[in-house]
Amino acid sequence: MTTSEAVPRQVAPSETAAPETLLRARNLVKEFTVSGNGLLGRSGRFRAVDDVSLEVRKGETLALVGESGSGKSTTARLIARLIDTTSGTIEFDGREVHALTGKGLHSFRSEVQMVFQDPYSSLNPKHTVERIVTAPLAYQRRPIPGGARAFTRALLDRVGLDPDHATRFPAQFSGGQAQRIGIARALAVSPKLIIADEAVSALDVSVQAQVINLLRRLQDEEGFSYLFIAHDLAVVRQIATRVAVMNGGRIVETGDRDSVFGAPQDDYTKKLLAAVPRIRPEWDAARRRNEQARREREGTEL
Ligand SMILES: Nc1ncnc2c1ncn2[C@@H]1O[C@H](COP(=O)(O)OP(=O)(O)OP(=O)(O)O)[C@@H](O)[C@H]1O
Repeated sequence: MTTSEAVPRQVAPSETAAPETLLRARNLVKEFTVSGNGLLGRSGRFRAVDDVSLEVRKGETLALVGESGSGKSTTARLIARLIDTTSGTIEFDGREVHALTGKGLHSFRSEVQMVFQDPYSSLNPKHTVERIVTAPLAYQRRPIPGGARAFTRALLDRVGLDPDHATRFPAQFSGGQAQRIGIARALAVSPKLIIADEAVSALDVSVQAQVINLLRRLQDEEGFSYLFIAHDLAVVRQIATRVAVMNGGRIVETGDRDSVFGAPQDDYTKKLLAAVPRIRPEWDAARRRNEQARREREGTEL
């Protein structure tokens, strides 16, 4: 018997282990103070995110679904540290995100990128595409590999846009093309997680399918993870690895895509799956009102 026969075969961790966790949020709570004119017409604390725990694994797409106002965007904004938690913890690639400050927070910001619903309001209309897509590197004070023009051309090519359009402005692009610019900007710093907050919701169905294909291809190439927020379950079905369902600030069900769609356990999930075609227009209207209110409250460009 040779030595190699005597020793049991070593199984590489990647052959057996479940995918590693990239992000783990535990018991997240976010309360907002609302004025007398605000929600419910009275002052007080409003709990938009209520004890949310979730995990995003390396290389996967976790879809966060739920109707308008269920707390999806607030959860995303907590995870990206755009707003602070009321309580709870967020661990990202071995670091406690909620505790990051200074350089640590600065570097975290390049590892998590966001793509928003409305490409036109999330891209500065006065900046060229080149300035927009290199902005995350400028923010990080990182050199631009190969120079800004060559770097931009290569990125545009990767997202299916004409490299010669680096000097154009956002208004010169269609909605789908503008969203590709937002995706190129996110890619510029090679993030580990991209949070896509209703990133294809504003697009026509055929354009939506193209952008979803692009998102999937880029993930295959780069291996990053998505936290994919969407109210449209048909879209979620095309892209999700796992699904978390939110209702009233809480996660009511989490599971693999096929089990959540095929055999939902929670009553709310069942209703959500059954009701989609009927209530989608109402959701769209509610979502627009919600987004508008958030912008007015925060005076942001999001
Ligand atoms: N800054 C804020 N101040 C007060 N209330 C807020 C604030 N941001 C969000 N909310 C409220 O928190 C709740 C959850 O909002 P959120 O935007 O997270 O929901 P959502 O599921 O993402 O919905 P949508 O799809 O419409 O964006 C809503 O009732 C919203 O009005």
